[in-house]
Formats: sequence, structure tokens, C-alpha cells
Amino acid sequence: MTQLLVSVRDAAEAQAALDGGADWIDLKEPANGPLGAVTATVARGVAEVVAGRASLSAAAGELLDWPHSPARDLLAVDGVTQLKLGLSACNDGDWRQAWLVAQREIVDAGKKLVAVAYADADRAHSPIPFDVLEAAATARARWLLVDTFDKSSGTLLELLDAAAIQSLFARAQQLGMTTAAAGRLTPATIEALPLEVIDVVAVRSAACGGNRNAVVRAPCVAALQRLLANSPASRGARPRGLPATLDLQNPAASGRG
Ligand SMILES: O=C[C@H](O)COP(=O)(O)O
Repeated sequence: MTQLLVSVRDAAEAQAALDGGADWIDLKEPANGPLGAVTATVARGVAEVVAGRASLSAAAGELLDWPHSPARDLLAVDGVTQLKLGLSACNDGDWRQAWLVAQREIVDAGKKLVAVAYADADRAHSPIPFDVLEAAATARARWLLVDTFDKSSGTLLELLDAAAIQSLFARAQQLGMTTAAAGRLTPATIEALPLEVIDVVAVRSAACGGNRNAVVRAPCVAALQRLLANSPASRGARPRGLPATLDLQNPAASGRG
């Protein structure tokens, strides 16, 4: 069954997410951008509250900021197992080498790098999702998250259609990756996602009742968990009409959006 990740900015929100049944607690300060990092102090407070009752990941900002970022302090926080680094402003340069260096640092700290692809790559000036998948496969990254960069724009499905998401994630799973989808997801959007190829649905806005700058509420989280539990994918049904594979050499043929 698809798991639910909830992004929280502090320990109180983490408790609300746990009360609602979140599988993953994700550390994120929404005021600091789409992958805004919390401080190490906040992260340790959340890890104490979570205490192994859920898995713990953290947003760590953007790759270009990483070499001098305060988010590097998260490398030393026990309990955090995955770090997410965005690739905004990386569409022109040779980001792969810097990304591999960051991955090595994260692995050396005992954590995993989540490859993040922005569905609104044009606004983020980031590599397109299929290029991030290709790089993640080459680097043997174990996680692929597709998210949105501009949180004032639409939902994930307004930027990347369900067929493209299905192709991308089916290929990622074939390569042994865990797949995660995010991007202003609403309950209706989640129902329209190809959940059969999504291991983790990641939310903040929906867990706050729609406004990501508000506060995570346990009833909102619980409602999302019920929705995932009752989805056709978790009951074993498979949607029809979606391509099963992605041709990395010819992504346009697979719904590149
Ligand atoms: O990791 C997932 C994000 O926190 C999603 O945030 P959002 O639902 O506000 O787009």
C-alpha cells in the first residue's frame, strides 16, 4: 500500500502527523522554499518526538546552496534517514558532478540522498524529471521524488499528467527505486494519481487543510490515510490505459511533460 509522508516544521506538527497515522515524518520549513530546511535543533526535537514510530526524512534545500548551507547540520542528526536536495537553477550547468559529491557526503553520514525532480522544471530552471531519473539510475540513488518548485502554481497533475508520472515511476521501480509524489496534492488529486507505481504520497498543504503555511492537523492526516487505504491500488486493482514502461531515449513517446 502507498505510504503517507507529512512534512512538518516542528515537534508539535510531528505529533499531529503521528496522531493522524503518517508513515513518514518529513522535516521541512515551508517559509524557506519548496525544500526549505529546518534547523538541526528543530530536527533533533522532532526525532525525539517521533522516536522510531515513523520513518524520518528531511528537506535540505537546493544543490547549488548545499556546499555552504546550514542544512548540512542535518547530516549529524540521528534518526533522519533520507535527505532531499533540489536541482533548481541546474538546467544549464554540469550539476551531475556536484550532485554526486553531495550524494557521497550524505551516504558517508549514514543517510540516503533522495533525487528530487521538479515537475515545473521550466520555472525551477532544473533538469526535467526524466533526466533526473536517468542520473539517479546512474548514481544508484534509491529514491526518486517528483515535487513542484513553485508552490503558488498548480498541483502536480496540472504540470505532469498521470501517464507521464506512471511511466517515470514504473521505470524507477524497475530500477529498484522507491517512488514518491508531491506537489500541492489534494484528496481529489491523490485519487487521480497512478498509485500502483507510487510508494509514498508526500503532502504538506493537504495535511494543513489546504494552506501549507498553516498548521498540520491530525484529522486531515487521518483522512488522507483513509483515502490511501481505500484506493483501488491498495485493494489490488490496476488502472487501465496507462503505458507500463518508459523509453529513456525517447521520453516524448512516453508522455514527457
Ligand atoms: O515533501 C512534500 C512536500 O512537503 C509537499 O508540500 P505541498 O503538499 O505543500 O506541495
